[in-house]
Amino acid sequence: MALSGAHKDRELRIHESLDELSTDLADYIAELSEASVKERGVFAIALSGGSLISLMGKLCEAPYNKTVDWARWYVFWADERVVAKSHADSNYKLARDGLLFKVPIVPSHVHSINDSVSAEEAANEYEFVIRQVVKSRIISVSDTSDCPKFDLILLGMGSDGHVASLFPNHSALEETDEWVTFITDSPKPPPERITFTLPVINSASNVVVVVTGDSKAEAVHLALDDVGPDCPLVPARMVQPTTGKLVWFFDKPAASKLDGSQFSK
Ligand SMILES: O=C(O)[C@H](O)[C@@H](O)[C@H](O)[C@H](O)COP(=O)(O)O
Repeated sequence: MALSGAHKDRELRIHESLDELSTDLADYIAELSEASVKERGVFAIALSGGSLISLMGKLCEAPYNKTVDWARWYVFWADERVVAKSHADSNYKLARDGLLFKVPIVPSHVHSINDSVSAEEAANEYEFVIRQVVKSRIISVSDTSDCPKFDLILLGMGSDGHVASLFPNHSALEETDEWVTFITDSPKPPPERITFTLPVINSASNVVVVVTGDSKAEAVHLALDDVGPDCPLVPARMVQPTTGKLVWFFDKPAASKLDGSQFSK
């Protein structure tokens, strides 16, 4: 790792290359999985779309393909595009083809959205599914709210600072009653999406944000540095787990505009 720094309640890991980042990310997810299976007997993980899935690719290779307790994984999506599961835009398809099909995850443990209803219905149904899984204790409950406490929520970030399908200045950012909400006007296509709300993201035991490429550098700066009230408030800045741990994984270009003073060699 090039640099790493812990600041307030978050850890920032900056990597020399995408290869190094992928290895560290696979190691970290495998560690969290092991700890959660030891403590709770299961690992409830929520994925996002985008480049994240290919950056998780090393989990399908040795040693992780054999050492991770895949049978104990329960898989959800922090956000999903409301398209058919066979559609190239589907986050489910992306994860299925890039990860889930390549490891022995139990198919009934994979909870994706209903793709044959409206975005609003898909969000409501998905929240209902998550409520049932919480009832069965496969997902824990937050100590500080009634929200689900996922063992790990994995996020990417767009160059506008969006995370999951929570976009800048969108009313979905203010949703506090629902666990899962929907949007029909996503600035990043496709327009119809469902997304975990901020209270759910911030109730997780662990949140990981994976960001690569220099097109994200400004948003990284806005999300993490002490920029002051005149700068735009990017959604990624609102990712602040209440009691959970937050770790950001970067390559060097994505971290190039970060205030260097928070790092140590
Ligand atoms: O479904 C989606 O669009 C994602 O969940 C979204 O939040 C993604 O993670 C970011 O846009 C980053 O995507 P990239 O890593 O591909 O830039």
